Parts: sequence; structure tokens; C-alpha cells
Amino acid sequence: MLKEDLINSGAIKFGDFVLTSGKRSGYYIDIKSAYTDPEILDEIGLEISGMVKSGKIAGMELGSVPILVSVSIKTKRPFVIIRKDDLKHGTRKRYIGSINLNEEIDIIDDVATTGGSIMKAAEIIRNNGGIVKRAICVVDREEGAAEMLKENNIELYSIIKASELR
Ligand SMILES: O=P(O)(O)OC[C@H]1O[C@H](OP(=O)(O)OP(=O)(O)O)[C@H](O)[C@@H]1O
Ligand SMILES: O=C(O)c1cc(=O)[nH]c(=O)[nH]1
Repeated sequence: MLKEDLINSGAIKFGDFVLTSGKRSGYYIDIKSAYTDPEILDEIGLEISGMVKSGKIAGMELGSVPILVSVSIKTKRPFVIIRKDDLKHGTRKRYIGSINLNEEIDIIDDVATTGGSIMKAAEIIRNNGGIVKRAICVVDREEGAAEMLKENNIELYSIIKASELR
């Protein structure tokens, strides 16, 4: 099971961590190092594939990218990679892939803490004509993401809740 595999792979680290939101935490769930193991990435891809509803998937670089690729190959859905910042050269585009007018897109992420990264991805999709109603993450740290996203008309689904990993 994914939960046991994450624990056994050492993905749950204890110490003093600064999170992307600026919050501090005594633990960190390192999905990114765990999914470098193809068996774990395959498990994550399979689980999320069964939860996707929209015809396209999207996520903020970097954490979501291997998961997007795995789910895309399994479900034959195209994906969109959203950059954290505007590209200053080349295409100068904020995202890779296509977002069509009124197209519904599910957002995928490895971890949800405040939900800020998922919200940012949703804003970019919505500003480009897409519709976002659902987000799926591997681990929900249960620190307000689901509530904040709900206020913004996004339902958050997760494979595992952080409380199940303790
Ligand atoms: O719910 P939030 O408070 O936004 O936190 C969760 C986000 O933080 C991590 O990304 P990070 O910004 O560390 O970038 P990375 O994926 O490039 O490592 C993680 O991959 C999520 O995207
Ligand atoms: O909030 C974050 O930045 C965060 C928390 C966590 O446990 N794992 C992670 O990759 N990011």
C-alpha cells in the first residue's frame, strides 16, 4: 500500500522545516524523493488515475510533474504544466500545454499544506479560460487547504491524510 511504502521509503522526515508558505513544521513529507522510485510513482499514478474526472490534468512545477506524466500515460489525458514564474525568454508563456475556453481541468499536486500552490495553479487556468472544480493531492497535511480551496469552489481530494501517517 502507498501509505506503508511512503513510510518505509523514509519520505516522512522529522526536524525543523520551512515550508513553501513560510510556515515552519516539525515534519516534512518528501513525496518528491519517494517518487524517484518507479514502483512508488506507479502506485501514485494508479491511485490518482482512478480519481481524475476532467478530460485534462494540470499542476504547478515541480512536484506535480512526474505525477502528471504518470497519470497522463495511464489515462491518455493531456496535461498542463504551470510554471511558478513567468518565463523571461523563449515562448514567455506561464504554462506548457493548452487551456481551451470553458474546458474543465483537474489540478494535481504532491502535497497540500495551505493550498496556496493549488490555488495559484487554478487562478492561472481560470484566467486563461479554463474551469477548475477539483484538485487531487497525494498527501493532504490537513492545515487548511481543503477549507480555503472550498471557499474558492475547488473540492480537494487526497490519497492520504497526514494524520494517517503518524
Ligand atoms: O499547499 P502549499 O502551502 O502551497 O504547499 C504545498 C506545495 O509546496 C510544495 O511545493 P514547493 O513550493 O516546495 O515547490 P517544488 O514542487 O518545486 O518543490 C509542494 O510540492 C506543493 O506544491
Ligand atoms: O508545505 C510545503 O511546502 C510542503 C510540505 C511537505 O510536507 N512536503 C512538501 O513537499 N512541501
